[in-house]
Amino acid sequence: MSELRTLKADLAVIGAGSAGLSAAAGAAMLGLKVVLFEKHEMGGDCLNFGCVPSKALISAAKIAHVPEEAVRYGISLPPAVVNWDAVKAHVRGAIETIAPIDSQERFEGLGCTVIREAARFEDKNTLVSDSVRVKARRIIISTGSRAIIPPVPGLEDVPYFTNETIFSAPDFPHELIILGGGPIGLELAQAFSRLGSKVTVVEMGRALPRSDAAHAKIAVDAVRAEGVTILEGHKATRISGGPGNISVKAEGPEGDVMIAGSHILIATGRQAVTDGLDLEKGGVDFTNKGVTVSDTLRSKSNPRVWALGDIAGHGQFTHLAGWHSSVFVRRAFFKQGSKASSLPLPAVTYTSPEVAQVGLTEAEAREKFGDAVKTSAFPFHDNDRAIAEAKTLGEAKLVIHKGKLVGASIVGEGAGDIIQMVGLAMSNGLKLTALTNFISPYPTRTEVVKRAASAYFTPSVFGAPARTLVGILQKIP
Ligand SMILES: Cc1cc2nc3c(=O)[nH]c(=O)nc-3n(C[C@H](O)[C@H](O)[C@H](O)COP(=O)(O)OP(=O)(O)OC[C@H]3O[C@@H](n4cnc5c(N)ncnc54)[C@H](O)[C@@H]3O)c2cc1C
Ligand SMILES: NC(=O)c1ccc[n+]([C@@H]2O[C@H](COP(=O)([O-])OP(=O)(O)OC[C@H]3O[C@@H](n4cnc5c(N)ncnc54)[C@H](O)[C@@H]3O)[C@@H](O)[C@H]2O)c1
Repeated sequence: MSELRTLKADLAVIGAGSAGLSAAAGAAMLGLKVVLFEKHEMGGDCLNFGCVPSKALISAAKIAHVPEEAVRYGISLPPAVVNWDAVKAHVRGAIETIAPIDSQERFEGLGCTVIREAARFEDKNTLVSDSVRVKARRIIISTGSRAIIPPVPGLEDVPYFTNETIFSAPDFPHELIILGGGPIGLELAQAFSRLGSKVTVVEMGRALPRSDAAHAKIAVDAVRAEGVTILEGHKATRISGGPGNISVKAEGPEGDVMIAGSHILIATGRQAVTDGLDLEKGGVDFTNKGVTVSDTLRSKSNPRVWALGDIAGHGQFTHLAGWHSSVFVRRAFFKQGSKASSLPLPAVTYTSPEVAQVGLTEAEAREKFGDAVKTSAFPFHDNDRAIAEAKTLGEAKLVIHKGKLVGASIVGEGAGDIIQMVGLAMSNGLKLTALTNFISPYPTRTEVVKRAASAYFTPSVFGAPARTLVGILQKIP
């Protein structure tokens, strides 16, 4: 160990994914000395094996689906011919276009020392890797998460994909079984189906379990209508077969079913990456959900240490990792009091239709506030733009407690974009009336938010007291 190069740093960051990179960039731009460790790819999961390749694949799949949609508009197109190698090249192209922003060169240019090795704790304020020892005033753990491989008998003996391998699959998976019906499972089920795969999803509970139940059902039924088999309430009990020939036995409400496919993708959730970090030596408490932190994202057992992104155990989203980095920079360097939970969290599943959420779902709000919760919804089938585009599936639903917005769920085309205005209103403490008190351009899909908010006030604006008042006011010349 004595031959290790020793560095001193204001901040040492373990993991150059969405969380670690944003925090490192913020600290370096403030003139602080930053050492950044990354043992695999710069950019982490989001860039290499997550958001970017999945959204690139979804975009290719949307194009492949155009001939089927075109019929509705009186246009007939020949069926799409999918070239898997070319689709993969498109996915790689998206990654390569974004990669320079996350690159070692860019971060060295910002003044960071980038060490492409695995880091581990030596003591409470020291990290070591193969070539360096870093004594740091503050340490960020941003090591992310990886796919959980469930203990289904036989799984270890068959070849399977995870998010790390599916986007570069050598052969197109013609019959794809997907274990898990969360966002990863559903997004990729629809994408591979549209590209020509026969897809079966095996989900032990309900698909999209964290989304508003009614909205999840709308999206799940839409994916089913495109030909994907989605078996909810089915638990895989045995997996067998070999390359190109996989069988899954699943226990469902009506007994066992057998599913056959050429390939299988595991999308049964994520586990925090804490292994190899020697967290005990750093005095950092953790569980299988990640590092044990308070709402300030500081380790409860070692206040020098912060945990940001997936490893903080508060959710797994790139925008959450970005927010965590912002909380860190504000608290650590500007002594401001932001907390991880200071702002409502949005979440979007990029199926067609998209399923979007910000703040509490109706069910979560009812659990928290009881029957005082009210909802106000507006369907896309009454939205003129949706009608003109023949894409009327879905609705916007506002969740309201004592006249205050506590959440919103939207399912439909463009839901992820539309929900942002509700997030803006909630994050800035705007009143519900703010969502009615602006001119919304016609015809836009986002009008559904204004209409849902207006619907909440309709009884008071057009009710009997208002009519009486207007009657009186009419007498004034
Ligand atoms: C298929 C898929 C699709 C997704 N789609 C979306 C989406 O559309 N929108 C969204 O918001 N989120 C999405 N996510 C989630 C998003 O990718 C993660 O929330 C995000 O990447 C978390 O960032 P992070 O920095 O916490 O971790 P990561 O991005 O996982 O980065 C952690 C980094 O730490 C490194 N590391 C680990 N241990 C060490 C060590 N000891 N030393 C050095 N380096 C180490 C790893 O190699 C990795 O590069 C998706 C995820 C998947 C899997
Ligand atoms: N659009 C997005 O923002 C996006 C997209 C993909 C992933 N992500 C993030 O990544 C996280 C992980 O996604 P995910 O879909 O892997 O996990 P998830 O935890 O959201 O869903 C996993 C699903 O697998 C099911 N499951 C678990 N074990 C099973 C078994 N043995 N047999 C059958 N079903 C089983 C669970 O019931 C659950 O519904 C998400 O929660 C999200 O935070 C975000």
